[in-house]
Amino acid sequence: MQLSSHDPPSAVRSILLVSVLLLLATLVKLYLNSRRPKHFPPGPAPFPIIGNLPELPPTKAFLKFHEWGKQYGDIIGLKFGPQNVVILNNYKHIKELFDKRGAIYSSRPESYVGNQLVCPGEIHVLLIPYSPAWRKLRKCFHQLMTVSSVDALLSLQAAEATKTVHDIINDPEGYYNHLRRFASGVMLASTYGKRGRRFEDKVIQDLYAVQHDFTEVLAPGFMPPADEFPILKYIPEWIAGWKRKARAVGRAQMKLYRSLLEEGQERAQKGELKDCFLKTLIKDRNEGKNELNEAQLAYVAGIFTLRWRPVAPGGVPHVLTEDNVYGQYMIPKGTMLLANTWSIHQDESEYDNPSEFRPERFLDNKFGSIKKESDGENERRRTTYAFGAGRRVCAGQRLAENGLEIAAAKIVWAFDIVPSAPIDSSIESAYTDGFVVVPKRYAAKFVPRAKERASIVAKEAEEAERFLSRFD
Ligand code: HEM
Repeated sequence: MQLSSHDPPSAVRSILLVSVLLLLATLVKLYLNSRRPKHFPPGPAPFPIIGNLPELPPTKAFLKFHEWGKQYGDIIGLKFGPQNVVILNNYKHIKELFDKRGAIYSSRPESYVGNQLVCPGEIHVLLIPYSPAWRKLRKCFHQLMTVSSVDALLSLQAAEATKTVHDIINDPEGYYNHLRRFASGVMLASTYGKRGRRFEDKVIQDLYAVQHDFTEVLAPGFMPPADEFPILKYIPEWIAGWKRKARAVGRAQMKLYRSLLEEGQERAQKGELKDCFLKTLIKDRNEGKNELNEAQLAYVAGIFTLRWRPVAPGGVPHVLTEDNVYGQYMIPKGTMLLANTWSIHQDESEYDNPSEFRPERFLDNKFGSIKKESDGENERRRTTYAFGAGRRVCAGQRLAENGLEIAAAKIVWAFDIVPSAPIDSSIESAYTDGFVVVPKRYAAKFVPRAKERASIVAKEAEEAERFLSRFD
């Protein structure tokens, strides 16, 4: 056959043909990978290639998982593109999988955004897969946060809580920021031996800014799905603004933690650093007890502040490292599992009227559940799943619980908290979006319960100030 002058030369035709075949092969592979595996837990039918991704809301996906739970049961199988995902909406599954089979249910997703762009170099204990690097970081947390070293912070937490109550008495309108300062104040003093006196202080503002950006870029759906569709990783950075944003967030965070670390190191050299986690970290490193590099050291110290936040209702993903049979289901290696704390804590078969705020339910039953505390099924049950479970369970749980208890006790003792307008308490509208969900400012008045209580607080605040001045 004669080639016309318009026909492309054969080399070009071959390249075109190969490209078309490659594209087809990729599409077929993506299509096959987006199908549900055999014996996978029940769930909505996935779309070809993209799976269930289009059905996910841009924020608060845990609410959608809760809704699906009513339709499909308390273990749901989903497809995020080629990624297998299992949602656990009942504590029994968490107990069986995360707690009892922790050796294989404790990894994390590879997370291109988290582990390559924001925190490269295996520095973030929360994000990195189950590995020797994770073990090293986790061991360091355990060495630092023994029961006795955490409980030694009770007086600091009490002093900061008293200061917070006193600040609210003097400036009731500013209650929201006084409460937010409390957490940062405790963490700055206990970690860096440094004072965080006012919410407006630069260091507290910087901490809130980096935490906000960090949780934003890690919230599911905020960034393009580069783990599910790796081709996105190859888009050059000058075109992909999302990559530049993620790197900038990581740089800002590291800059802040490094500056706090360097400032602490300087004070340590001059012998002026008060007892704090950083002092222990530096001492342990000098004595060869921890092998963290400088970046890891800055980050470990930083995490003490980073994680001081209310509940992550959607959970933090765990990844399964080998195929596993669970009851009638087969969960393939590489599956990402989410302990959906929201559903676990809203389970009507476990709690009487779960949506009601009724602390009394915990008075004679530490689980607050309908079942008796001594019920055989409660064995190895956790009192809360807000801190996750298994080998990746929150390393700061005791510290966080101590602080919450002290602050709540002092606030409830000092104030009647009364609505100044109807209070919206709906999870959809009254709480922030993102991977960490906190209440927005609400219409409440903090009214001192009695004059005498206000004067007791004023007196205690003087003592608290004397105690806290060591961190000035
Ligand atoms: C109310 C406050 C807090 C809540 C609700 C919370 C919640 C969580 C959750 C849900 C996880 C993931 C658990 C899992 O994967 O199963 C986690 C991990 C972690 N938390 Fe917290 N946390 C809080 C405070 C803290 C504090 C104060 C610290 C440090 C002082 C801390 C340090 C960590 C660390 C290091 C991890 C990573 C564990 C790992 O992946 O090995 N957290 N936290």
